[in-house]
Amino acid sequence: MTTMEYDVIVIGAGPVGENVADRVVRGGLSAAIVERELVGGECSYWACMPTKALLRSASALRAARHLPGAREAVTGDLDAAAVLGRRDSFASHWKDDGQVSWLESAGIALHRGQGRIVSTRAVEVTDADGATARLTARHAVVVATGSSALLPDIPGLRESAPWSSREAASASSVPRRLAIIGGGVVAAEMATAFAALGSSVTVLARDGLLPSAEPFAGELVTESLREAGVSVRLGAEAVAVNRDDSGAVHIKTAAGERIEADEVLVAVGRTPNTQDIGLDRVGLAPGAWLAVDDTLRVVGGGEWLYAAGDVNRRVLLTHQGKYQARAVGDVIVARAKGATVEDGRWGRHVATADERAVPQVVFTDPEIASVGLTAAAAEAAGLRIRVVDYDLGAVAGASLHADGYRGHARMVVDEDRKVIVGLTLAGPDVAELIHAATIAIVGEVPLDRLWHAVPAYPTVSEVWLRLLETYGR
Ligand SMILES: Cc1cc2nc3c(=O)[nH]c(=O)nc-3n(C[C@H](O)[C@H](O)[C@H](O)COP(=O)(O)OP(=O)(O)OC[C@H]3O[C@@H](n4cnc5c(N)ncnc54)[C@H](O)[C@@H]3O)c2cc1C
Ligand SMILES: NC(=O)c1ccc[n+]([C@@H]2O[C@H](COP(=O)([O-])OP(=O)(O)OC[C@H]3O[C@@H](n4cnc5c(N)ncnc54)[C@H](O)[C@@H]3O)[C@@H](O)[C@H]2O)c1
Repeated sequence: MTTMEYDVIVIGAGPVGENVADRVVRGGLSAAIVERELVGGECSYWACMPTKALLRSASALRAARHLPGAREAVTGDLDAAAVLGRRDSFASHWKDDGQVSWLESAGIALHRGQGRIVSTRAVEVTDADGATARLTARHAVVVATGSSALLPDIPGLRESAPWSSREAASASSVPRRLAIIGGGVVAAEMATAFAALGSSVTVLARDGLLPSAEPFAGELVTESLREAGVSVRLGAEAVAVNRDDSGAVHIKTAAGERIEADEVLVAVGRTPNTQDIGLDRVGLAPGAWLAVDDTLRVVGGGEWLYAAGDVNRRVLLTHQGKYQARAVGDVIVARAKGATVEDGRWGRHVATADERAVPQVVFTDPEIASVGLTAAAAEAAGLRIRVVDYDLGAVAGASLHADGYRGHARMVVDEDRKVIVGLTLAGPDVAELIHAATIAIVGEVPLDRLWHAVPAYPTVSEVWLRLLETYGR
């Protein structure tokens, strides 16, 4: 067995693992990364990038159809084959050569295979041929193994060869009928994408559509999906599934309805990739999410073990995982060099924004862009809040952006501190607007000062002024 020593070993070369390794190398330490599939992880090949590529062309087409002059120039429907082809290139044709070259240029050693912790600061890597290598870390091991789609225990589901988000994101053809179990982000985005690509889509949203967003978000997306011909069944629970000999899938709901489809996508959340990474060797439970302290050290794991990204369950989003990666990479370097650890609130070595300033864009029609707390979450956190609503379509810039612009904005204000703690925008092309709100929340900019941040006329950003005017001065 080969044995090698590095300062830091990272298990998992998704966006988070790559950034941890990059950060420690930039800090002057050596790093090895262990990957069992493709360097780049879920995000690059089966999640963020391919799904957004599936959605983007339909969004551009919708935008053109809402503008007289441009509308007349649209002479055909969405070209599904061209969309799938563009998606393929955004998934790098499921090859990781580009990312491997980047690792080389960044000075990060790559070990391909399944990584397992075998003892304190030691990781064994088993490659596809069964050969093993033993890696030891002088300073730290970082678990960045991500998450996988959760398959609920519905009778017959597993045997029916359901799609997970992976099969949806990498589909090589468009099913005539697609049923979706779940009502979260994946379900909402994939219903939007496949309906536009020509599938007849049914969504079984047991807990409603986008239930953790502001309620108007789910309502607007439901309305528009229905207008696009999608059957959105709120409260419907799948209780049995089977695939018949002809290949058709039959789903029975708790209310006794029967849905027939060609494929069924299951999108009911994620499970951590910790089943087979040797957690039992260091006294932790295999299969569990890895709880971490403020500097992303694994609770109960010894001072050498860290976890970042999806696997610690703080926030299951690429940008937030990469933010954690910067903190964890830097804190490992600081500890290795005996430098000061800045672990106070908003310090360099902690991921404070994970708590209350997480931005997210759901690329549905309309787009849902949010950051911070919803009104319900703020109330549950015990804050004394005021909710300010505004019709986004009434903003001059929005009416100019598209005829019949439909949208909504909600600002949640902490009345004791007079700062914004949450903002949600629903409307076409609102994705690029949300960063202003992230800055206001992270900077804890007082409302009094925000009056001096003047949005340009006539842009959709003028919603900021309208929200302040509605709040009052
Ligand atoms: C359909 C879908 C769409 C999404 N869209 C967005 C989006 O638009 N924006 C956004 O911010 N987030 C999005 N997400 C979430 C995003 O994909 C994840 O938050 C992100 O991929 C997490 O990165 P990670 O590095 O923690 O894990 P992953 O990307 O899952 O990477 C983990 C890596 O570790 C490897 N690995 C696991 N175990 C081992 C082991 N034992 N040994 C060696 N290697 C191992 C895996 O093969 C994988 O390459 C989406 C998720 C899904 C499912
Ligand atoms: N644009 C983006 O940022 C983006 C896009 C896709 C995914 N993601 C991330 O990926 C993660 C996974 O997405 P997801 O949609 O799988 O999870 P999710 O947590 O967003 O939604 C899962 C939904 O399934 C429902 N559910 C749970 N069990 C169920 C069951 N047995 N039957 C029916 N419904 C059930 C839940 O109530 C929930 O609404 C999310 O955390 C999200 O942050 C992000």
